[in-house]
Amino acid sequence: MNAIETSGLSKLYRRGVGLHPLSLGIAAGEIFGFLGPNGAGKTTTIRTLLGFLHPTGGEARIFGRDVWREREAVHARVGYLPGEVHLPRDLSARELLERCARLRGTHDITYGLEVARRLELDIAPRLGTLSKGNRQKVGLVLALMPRPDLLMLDEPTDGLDPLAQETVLELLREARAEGRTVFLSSHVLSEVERVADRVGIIRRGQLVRVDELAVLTASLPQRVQVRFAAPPRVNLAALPGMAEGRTQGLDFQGLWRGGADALIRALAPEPLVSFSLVPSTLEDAFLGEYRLDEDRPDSERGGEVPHVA
Ligand SMILES: Nc1ncnc2c1ncn2[C@@H]1O[C@H](COP(=O)(O)OP(=O)(O)OP(=O)(O)O)[C@@H](O)[C@H]1O
Repeated sequence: MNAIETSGLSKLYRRGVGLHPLSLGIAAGEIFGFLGPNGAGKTTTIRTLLGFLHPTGGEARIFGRDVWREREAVHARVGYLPGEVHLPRDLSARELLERCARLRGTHDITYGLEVARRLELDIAPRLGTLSKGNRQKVGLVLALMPRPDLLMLDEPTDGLDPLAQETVLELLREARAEGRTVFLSSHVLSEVERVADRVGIIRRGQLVRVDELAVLTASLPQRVQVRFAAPPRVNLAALPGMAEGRTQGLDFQGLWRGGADALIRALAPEPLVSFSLVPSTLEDAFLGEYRLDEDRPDSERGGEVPHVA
């Protein structure tokens, strides 16, 4: 059974579409990176998936339970970090952890204390006095403490310093190693790239691409840069597989689709000063989706909604 399964799930706001029909399956034990720019629909998707917003159409199940009709049963298995963390001002983080644990029928806050220590969060001061970054850390501790089967995290590293960001990614990898599932919404490409097994790209409320991270990056061209020692005989721009080739004096750059060996063979007879072939990043994939989008007229934007098993 998938951790998350949606079928035609959609959310229409009075002022427009928040989420186009979404059909998506997320396997238990995977980290799913959910990428999109501001206003793309990430928060709408998460809130609809958790039954905080009533879907306009379709349905969603988390561990087989309907997210709207069986909200309580769903929430018992989910740790949620909202995009904006609101906390009671007069409690300390420790008191809040104790309260949340009691609500779940336990006094055990051991893991919460461990996460707080690793994030270097002081749990003694009143929450009302905390900085934005520290409030975010409290939100993370609350989401992670019960070691839920599913973590739904809306921009989890927002406002954190680089060290704490690194710790969050480590905690997510550990959750996956324990068989737990992570839905990681973000616009920070580099962090998604470092932890996600699969990535979905959302744009204007529509899921435009879903792929394994490795497939996504392997399907992209690699950047080639060559500096020749003397005017070359080979015309790199004319090689099948080369795109956007540009020559300036003895320098060449372009985008290469294909194996490195074919390119190296073509360059073998030439005297070179330097050569580099750089694999594409998720950023390239992401920006590629947007470039594609900008190239098309409005009427053609959108297209099919992929169903992913
Ligand atoms: N309560 C609401 N009523 C009407 N429209 C809304 C509401 N909430 C969000 N929207 C609209 O739905 C679209 C998606 O917004 P959403 O907050 O889900 O995007 P997001 O990807 O989470 O963005 P961000 O990264 O800025 O948080 C936006 O156009 C937004 O203006």
